[in-house]
Amino acid sequence: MSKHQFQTEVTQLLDLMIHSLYSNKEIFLRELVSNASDALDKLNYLALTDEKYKALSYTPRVDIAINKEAKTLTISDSGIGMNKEELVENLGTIAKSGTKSFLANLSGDKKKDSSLIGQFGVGFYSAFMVANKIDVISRKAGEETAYMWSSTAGAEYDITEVTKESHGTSITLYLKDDEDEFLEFYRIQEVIKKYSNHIQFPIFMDKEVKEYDDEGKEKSSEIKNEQINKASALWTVAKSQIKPEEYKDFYKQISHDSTDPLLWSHTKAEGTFEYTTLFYIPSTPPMDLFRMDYKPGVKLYVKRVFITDDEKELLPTYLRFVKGIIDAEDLPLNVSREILQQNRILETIKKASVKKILSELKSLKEKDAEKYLEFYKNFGRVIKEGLYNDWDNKEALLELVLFKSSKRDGLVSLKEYKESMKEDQKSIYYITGENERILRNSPLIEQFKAKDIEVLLLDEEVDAIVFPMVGEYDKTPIKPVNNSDIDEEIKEDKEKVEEDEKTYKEILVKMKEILKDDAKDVKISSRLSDSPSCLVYDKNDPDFQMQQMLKQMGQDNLPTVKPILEINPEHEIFKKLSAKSDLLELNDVAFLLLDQAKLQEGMKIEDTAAFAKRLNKFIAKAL
Ligand SMILES: Nc1ncnc2c1ncn2[C@@H]1O[C@H](COP(=O)(O)OP(=O)(O)OP(=O)(O)O)[C@@H](O)[C@H]1O
Repeated sequence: MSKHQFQTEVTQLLDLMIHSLYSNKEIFLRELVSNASDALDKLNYLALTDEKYKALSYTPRVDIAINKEAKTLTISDSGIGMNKEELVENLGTIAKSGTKSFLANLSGDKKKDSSLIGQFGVGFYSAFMVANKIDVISRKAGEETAYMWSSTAGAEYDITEVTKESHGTSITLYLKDDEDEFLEFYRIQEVIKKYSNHIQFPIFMDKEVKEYDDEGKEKSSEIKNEQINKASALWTVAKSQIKPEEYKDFYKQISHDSTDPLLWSHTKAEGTFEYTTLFYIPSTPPMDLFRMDYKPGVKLYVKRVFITDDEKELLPTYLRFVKGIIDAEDLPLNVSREILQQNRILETIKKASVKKILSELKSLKEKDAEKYLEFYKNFGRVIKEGLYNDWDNKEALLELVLFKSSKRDGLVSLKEYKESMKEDQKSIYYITGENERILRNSPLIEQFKAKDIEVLLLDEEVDAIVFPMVGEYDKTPIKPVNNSDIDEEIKEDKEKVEEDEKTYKEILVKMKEILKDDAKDVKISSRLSDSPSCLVYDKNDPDFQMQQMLKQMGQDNLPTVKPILEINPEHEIFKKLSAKSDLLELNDVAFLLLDQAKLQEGMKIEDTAAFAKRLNKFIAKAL
């Protein structure tokens, strides 16, 4: 026997499990059966594709046994099994991404923490909610030695060499005193039917069948080994035959999420290629949604044989929250990873799947705005990533994005925006920035507000990088308000601007010279009403937000892009400046106007000491 230490995260999890107050403890059975089913899937695949395993003769099945005297429940499978190293690796450590953040979220309040279990899905370890000791006896297919892993959920576990007749895994739970319900055939059958009815493999269990005479006296009693699940892959069943509850339970089985999915879409395609897809949109975001090492949610099957659940290319990255299965009829069973990634059939399935998922989301948006908002709150940011890298589906994705608006509360879609555009409005306008408050008060949208033109407020990081690339929606250009062109679009009185340019020519030329190192140009603005100045960008230049994002993405050697300073000719400062006979203070005024415009955009000013000095000079003068 050898003793091993659990990884710290496992000890923390086990402690949580053993003291759990989670009300839905029955899910432990779903987790163990799902692991058994995965183990059978893996062996089935190897038996079909790998010479080493082709000679194995075995019946894929799961067996559940109850021992009322010993108070144990045993779940066995004839799957791939684990050797000693794998027992240590799989049941002594956690590789799952998001575990650290899950554990960091624990509050110490048992009740609250227990309810997090359902969201996180802790797999095998959930069995410690009902058992205070677990023995796992496993023999890896193709190997001779079997091992027993045994733990009472302390800091250590034991591994002992044992004998086991055939390959597979057998997990025995020593149930806690108050968990007797899991010693009842009908209770186990109920849980299995609920969560595991449609795993592909049969689950068997002994049932005591009694016969009674006419007077109700027990005549005979016999133990029958019965199959207690349907063992038909749910996606192969006709849609009309599947109840909503069955769809939901299947989702829970494959996703380890205990909340119901938001929606699902089940499709059988029979064109050039034959395949079935069953996709789910979760109602809560997975913990690893924003991690590079997220676990893909879609499993690939070929003619009902499981191939992989670790292929990120099955759907585009921005649909990484989608769970489900793809079952293809026309792929060879021994597809390698490289083949998978360039396979024409899979590419066709992927394309059609993306279209299907996006159209399901669009119809949810049209039919049930409230539910869609729930979806958007969780996954909107990820959907926006699609606009950056899925050019083919740009139109469909633009139907899904929602925005804050300068004119209304809540979120607005581009369709709604367009419907309420002013008659002579040429473009859809947006502003990007760090937060909603800065955007709502930005000088850049003053004239838009005055003219009652709606501006979309984009305050998420991805916006700055995504929206400049979008270009147009339904033939209407989409433009940032800090684009130097916009002035042309919203100014009403061209003559007035020309006049102002003449009036302020001297000031403009001088300011341009003063600010030559910091601003590309100094111009008269039509977009300001209250503020004296603002910053805009040439239409081909990246704006400040975009520059920030590019830097964050590792592009350090970007050339410095200078903004254009626009000034408000109606502002008192310019009226007073132009009335002056000398322009001695213009140097300070120019820098103050540039610096305050920077601050209002959420930018930093480089020389804060000079800024303060100038400001104080003017304050002292004004007092
Ligand atoms: N019955 C089994 N047969 C073979 N391997 C198993 C079995 N049960 C568990 N394992 C191995 O132990 C690993 C850990 O199982 P666990 O249930 O904790 O997580 P998981 O199944 O990988 O993740 P999740 O449950 O979140 O999908 C599995 O990935 C698998 O490799």
